[in-house]
Amino acid sequence: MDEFDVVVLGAGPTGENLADRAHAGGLSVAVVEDELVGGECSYWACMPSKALLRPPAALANARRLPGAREAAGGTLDAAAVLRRRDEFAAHWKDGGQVDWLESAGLVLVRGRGRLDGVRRVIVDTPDGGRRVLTARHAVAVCTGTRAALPDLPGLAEVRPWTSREATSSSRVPGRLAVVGGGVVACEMATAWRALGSEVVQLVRGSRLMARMEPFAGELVTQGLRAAGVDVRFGTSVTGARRDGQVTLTLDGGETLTVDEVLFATGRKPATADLGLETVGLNPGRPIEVDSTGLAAGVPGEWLYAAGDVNGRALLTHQGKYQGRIFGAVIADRAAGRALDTADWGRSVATADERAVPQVVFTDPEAAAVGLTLEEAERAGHRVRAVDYDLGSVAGASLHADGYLGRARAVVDLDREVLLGATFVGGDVAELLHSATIAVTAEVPISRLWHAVPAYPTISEIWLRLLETYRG
Ligand SMILES: Cc1cc2nc3c(=O)[nH]c(=O)nc-3n(C[C@H](O)[C@H](O)[C@H](O)COP(=O)(O)OP(=O)(O)OC[C@H]3O[C@@H](n4cnc5c(N)ncnc54)[C@H](O)[C@@H]3O)c2cc1C
Ligand SMILES: NC(=O)c1ccc[n+]([C@@H]2O[C@H](COP(=O)([O-])OP(=O)(O)OC[C@H]3O[C@@H](n4cnc5c(N)ncnc54)[C@H](O)[C@@H]3O)[C@@H](O)[C@H]2O)c1
Repeated sequence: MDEFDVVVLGAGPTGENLADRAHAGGLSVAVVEDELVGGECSYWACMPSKALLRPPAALANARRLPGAREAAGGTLDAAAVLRRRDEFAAHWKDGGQVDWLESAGLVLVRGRGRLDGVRRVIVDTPDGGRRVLTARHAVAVCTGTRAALPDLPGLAEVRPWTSREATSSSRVPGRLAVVGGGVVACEMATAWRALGSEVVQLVRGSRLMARMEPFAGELVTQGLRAAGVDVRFGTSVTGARRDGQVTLTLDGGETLTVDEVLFATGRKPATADLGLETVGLNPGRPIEVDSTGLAAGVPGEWLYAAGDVNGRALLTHQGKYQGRIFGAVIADRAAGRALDTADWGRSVATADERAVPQVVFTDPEAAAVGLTLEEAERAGHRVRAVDYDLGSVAGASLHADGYLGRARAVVDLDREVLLGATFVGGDVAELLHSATIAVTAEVPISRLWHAVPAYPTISEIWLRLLETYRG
């Protein structure tokens, strides 16, 4: 039997960070990984998807500038884009990350882990063997999510693309149907259209990216349509079959024939076969945690869950943030050190509730942090939304002819601080962290007034929003 202070299940970005912080706090840590060290993000999500999206974005930007446009008249070299993507996915080999993990003093245990009662983990190893690990202090579940597919007749036989195939395919399908209106669907419709596929996006609801401000989905719809994506709202798939090509049946009764279909219909937590029942939790459900990462309903302060698997915010940077905080909490509890659980304290992941940033790498990009107007009102805040046309800011109009964009700040009228901000437009991604700092630090509007944006940058949107607010 192997004994460690901490056993971490899953070596995605969350598990890596949590393990590192717990080890830095003086604990011995084993990390159990079933596939590749680095997780979904490194090989089938953030990195390869952004590598697919970046060259089309650079080309589209050049084409918006007379002078540059003439030099950027050719078509995208899809093969070169895919080769660069392969580099960013490290050719689906995890040697680099294994080296980091071991150099950080962590012990990698290859295999599929599952809980077996209190502080006990069973690992089915790749050679068909079995290892039993016990944890002196904590087990942290960081197993992430998997693509969720609807229960449709014929779907299994069709072998649809999920986010994995959409980020790793080395073939550009002639015709691609994308089912879903969320982030994966919008980004992958953008990427594969730019790589040369004819893309139809089938959206069950009436808008894209429904968790963001409504104008984000509207502008992204405009962008997708301008790029040639056939975006169809109010359309559900009712059946599918493959005979070489894929034929989808739609709820209106018509059919659609394509070469591949991507189902980007959300995620499910990777908890179905994790032995959760042995510790009194429900398999297949997200593991709910308190703000120090402890699993709700499990006595003894030993079971933690971090990252996608706890459902708090399905984003790499939030998983890493939780990993850093919960890893330190585990070390503090083990050493008997007091925790700091006040809002924004060292031991709690307060940003998960107040200031989650996200960038959607579509064209235009959509970047948001904190609460939307609707969320702020629903939470009972007295708020005002301040809107501004981003294209009319000098820096934006210089950035690209016909710059399409919009920004919104959600101001808490009682405290005169920002609760949220959204920017939609070309290259707004790098603008977001200024808003994240303003929301996190609760910088008063009166002080933001003194934060002078350099002229002529897109950041001047800050001044325009503040002027609009002050009238
Ligand atoms: C297409 C796509 C694009 C995305 N783009 C972005 C982006 O641009 N920015 C962003 O912030 N987020 C993005 N995300 C979300 C991001 O990928 C996740 O939030 C992130 O990967 C979560 O990290 P994690 O460590 O919690 O889980 P994961 O990355 O899923 O890692 C979990 C690890 O646990 C392992 N594991 C699971 N079960 C077991 C077990 N029983 N035993 C041993 N090991 C196990 C898995 O093999 C995996 O390595 C994207 C997601 C998708 C699908
Ligand atoms: N750039 C980024 O930050 C980035 C990129 C990709 C993914 N992510 C993260 O990954 C997570 C997963 O993204 P996602 O797009 O898979 O999920 P999502 O929950 O954002 O979107 C799922 C979409 O599928 C639709 N849907 C669900 N079931 C359906 C069905 N049966 N038929 C038709 N449509 C259906 C939903 O209405 C929604 O439009 C997100 O929460 C996001 O945070 C982030």
